[in-house]
Amino acid sequence: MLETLIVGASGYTGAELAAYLRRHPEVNIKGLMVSAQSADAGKIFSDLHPQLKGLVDLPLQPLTNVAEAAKGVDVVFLATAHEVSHDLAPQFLAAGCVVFDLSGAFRVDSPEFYTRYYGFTHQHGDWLKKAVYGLAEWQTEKLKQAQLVAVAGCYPTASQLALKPLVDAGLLDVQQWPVINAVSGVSGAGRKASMTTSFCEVSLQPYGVFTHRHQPEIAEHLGIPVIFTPHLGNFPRGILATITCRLKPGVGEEEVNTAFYNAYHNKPLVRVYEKGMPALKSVIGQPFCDIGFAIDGQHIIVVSAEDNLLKGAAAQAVQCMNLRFGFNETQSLL
Ligand SMILES: NC(=O)C1=CN([C@@H]2O[C@H](COP(=O)(O)OP(=O)(O)OC[C@H]3O[C@@H](n4cnc5c(N)ncnc54)[C@H](OP(=O)(O)O)[C@@H]3O)[C@@H](O)[C@H]2O)C=CC1
Ligand SMILES: CC(=O)N[C@@H](CCC(=O)OP(=O)(O)O)C(=O)O
Repeated sequence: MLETLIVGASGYTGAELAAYLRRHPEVNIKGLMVSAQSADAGKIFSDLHPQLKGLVDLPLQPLTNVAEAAKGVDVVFLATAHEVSHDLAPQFLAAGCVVFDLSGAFRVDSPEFYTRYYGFTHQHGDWLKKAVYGLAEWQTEKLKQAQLVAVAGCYPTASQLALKPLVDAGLLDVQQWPVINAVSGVSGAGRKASMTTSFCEVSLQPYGVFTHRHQPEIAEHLGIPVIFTPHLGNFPRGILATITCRLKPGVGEEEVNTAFYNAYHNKPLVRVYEKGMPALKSVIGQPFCDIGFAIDGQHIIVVSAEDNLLKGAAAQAVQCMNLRFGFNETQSLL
């Protein structure tokens, strides 16, 4: 039985982690943590997240001393902001825990990237090198040895799962950079109140144009440049990415079908459509990323859909844990 901690359990992805882990037969939730200053410290988790009433009724504990909190713990999930994960992960790793970090703090092996896109100085270049990028379908072998898993970002998961089969099979004319337009629900911004995510402020709007940190995360792990434009939509959860690219001359439906089949025929959490396009309603509350595509001459449009809190965060983190410890990949997810 793995003893686990969820740090950031009052937040959206922390709550989804608790929902999965409570029904995992190989896992015990040892503690649900919030910050030392949290107004929620001492409250009962399920009073904040009543969907889990009677199922997870543990108290939210303030994280005051990492060494103390790590005692007897095998696995830690960090569902915390990037800077918080940056500080906490090395401490839990030093205490011998395996860490699954849902933030972006260890996803790209370049301290300069963090200065430029995250606005803080990265102090843990050693862990940046050792971290395994948690895009589960593509890192299965590396995950088996990982001490620190940097679970892939929500938009990067939807984008890369759609593009990687085509890139790796050499089917794209990469002179034309793939253009990724993605829309996210508001839960992507976390549970904390802010003016931009306030009910009456949200409609449908692009943001972070040419500057969003997920553009270099996607490009780095895909190995080719991309243009990425995120949009905030007025719905609670889900990401839909519409990706336009150019195929090499002579590449058609058969080659594209083969590439997707080879990539995902034995990957239970990616569903490739034979016809039609994915919709958010098919993935909300589900751990899947759904993918569809259409071809017109050399043009291809690939569409991917996921629940940002699940395949974009908590479900993928649990999937990575399952792969890391040799459990069934979809244990407690389906
Ligand atoms: N939301 C999404 O769709 C996705 C989020 N992510 C990433 O996952 C992480 C969590 O996101 P999300 O769940 O949305 O965030 P939330 O804002 O909903 O939750 C963050 C949690 O962290 C807690 N927290 C803050 N500081 C500390 C601290 N020092 N020690 C312990 N706990 C702390 C907060 O509680 P309190 O302040 O009360 O202590 C809160 O419970 C982020 O890094 C995010 O970028 C990744 C993919 C998708
Ligand atoms: C709608 C919204 O604000 N989305 C967030 C991305 C989600 C997230 O938390 O980012 P990571 O996946 O990198 O952790 C944003 O654009 O910053």
